[in-house]
Amino acid sequence: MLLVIYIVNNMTIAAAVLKMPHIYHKMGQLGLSFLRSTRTCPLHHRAVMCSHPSYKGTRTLGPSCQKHRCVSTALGQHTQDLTGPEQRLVTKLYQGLTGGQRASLAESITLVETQHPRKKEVAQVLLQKVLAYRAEQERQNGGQPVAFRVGLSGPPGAGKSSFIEVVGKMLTGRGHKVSVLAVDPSSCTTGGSLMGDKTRMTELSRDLSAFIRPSPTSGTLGGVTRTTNEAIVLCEGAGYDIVLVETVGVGQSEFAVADMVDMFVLLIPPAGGDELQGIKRGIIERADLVVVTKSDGDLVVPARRIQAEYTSALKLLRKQSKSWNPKVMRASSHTGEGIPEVWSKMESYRDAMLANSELQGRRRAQQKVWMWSLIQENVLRHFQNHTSVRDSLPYFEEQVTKGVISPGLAADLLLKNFSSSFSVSSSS
Ligand SMILES: Nc1nc2c(ncn2[C@@H]2O[C@H](COP(=O)(O)OP(=O)(O)OP(=O)(O)O)[C@@H](O)[C@H]2O)c(=O)[nH]1
Repeated sequence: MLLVIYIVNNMTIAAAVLKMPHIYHKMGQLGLSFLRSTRTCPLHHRAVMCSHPSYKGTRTLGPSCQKHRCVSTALGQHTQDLTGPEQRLVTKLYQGLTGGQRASLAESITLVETQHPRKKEVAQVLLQKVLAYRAEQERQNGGQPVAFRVGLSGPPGAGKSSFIEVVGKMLTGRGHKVSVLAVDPSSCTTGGSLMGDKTRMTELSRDLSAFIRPSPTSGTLGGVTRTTNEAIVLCEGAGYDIVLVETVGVGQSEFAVADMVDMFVLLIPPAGGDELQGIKRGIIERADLVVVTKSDGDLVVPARRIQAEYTSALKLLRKQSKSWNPKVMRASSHTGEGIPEVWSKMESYRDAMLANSELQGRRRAQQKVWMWSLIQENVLRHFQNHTSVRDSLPYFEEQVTKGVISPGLAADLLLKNFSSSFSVSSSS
């Protein structure tokens, strides 16, 4: 259902694309199968129904809205496209997942992580069903989200896993179901792990009310964030009311995580100078809460100092929300001191953001970011693999590194080759 909304909300783009049959055809090849399946809309017998003049600018969904019907029809067709065994797999996973079975949740996440084009389509059908199920739950919940998504980031060794373990145990003890998803940027490039190959959160991983999923060990950051977004939906469908998304403060993964959660928490160790140099100013701006970790024993004094420094620094930053001023707190996962207070601050944040619908607004904006990251990932992959580009890429890269041609000119030429291949195929 939500995907329907993303697509319909971005009808200007969809319409622009669908108006051009050759681009549309290429997008079908890109694996954007939800677009491909709109081609046989029984109402209009073609994909361009979204550009119908009477629907221009229409944003409301309902039985009289043709765009809605067409997209729904497309999704229905998508389901019908599955073979018998594929449909049985989707049904089995959906029933197991919504019944709260961890094995079904794990298998469903594996399915959305797949690189296999056909399995990807099967995964999208499952995801649609889970989205519809979750939308119904939200409707029954008075239109409010059924789960709270929290992103946690911090430099390596900041104490993230110890913190999540203690907070997670406290929450399951209070009757919550907690899932922990990881986005590890190093897994994308090296297949290794910045978050440590050691077994993390040993106690929480034995807790039947918790579900821990490490980062996929391959793929691009874009791919990993897409599957994490989808894994969040699956976890929520499986009844996990608290979803923690952990990442390490390296590269762009923190920003990606900040774009997929309701609240973004930065964990900072009580270290000074160089150790804190790696923390990007940009990410501090995104933090709704900063927690100074390891505030125990000899580390209490430096932890207090860091708390004071960050409190002053945050005052200088641009305000992100009308209803919330970011806070800086101290906690120790070893002694447990400050942990309940940190959680209660997180709850205050959620309540404040829900009260004036800011949280729902943030989620809506994130859907658009998610859609665009999907488009970027697919289009870039298609560009790189296209025959008109693939063969000449090494040559252009070499010329650019040698300084023979400028990066701008190389990009222009490659893009020109790429787009001229569309005109050739459309005119033929
Ligand atoms: N004194 C003290 N040490 C802590 C605390 N929390 C974590 N540590 C220690 O800090 C080190 C790193 O903790 P982790 O929880 O593994 O940190 P992390 O950020 O998950 O680290 P990576 O997995 O490498 O990203 C370990 O040696 C912990 O024992 C705490 O509250 N107090």
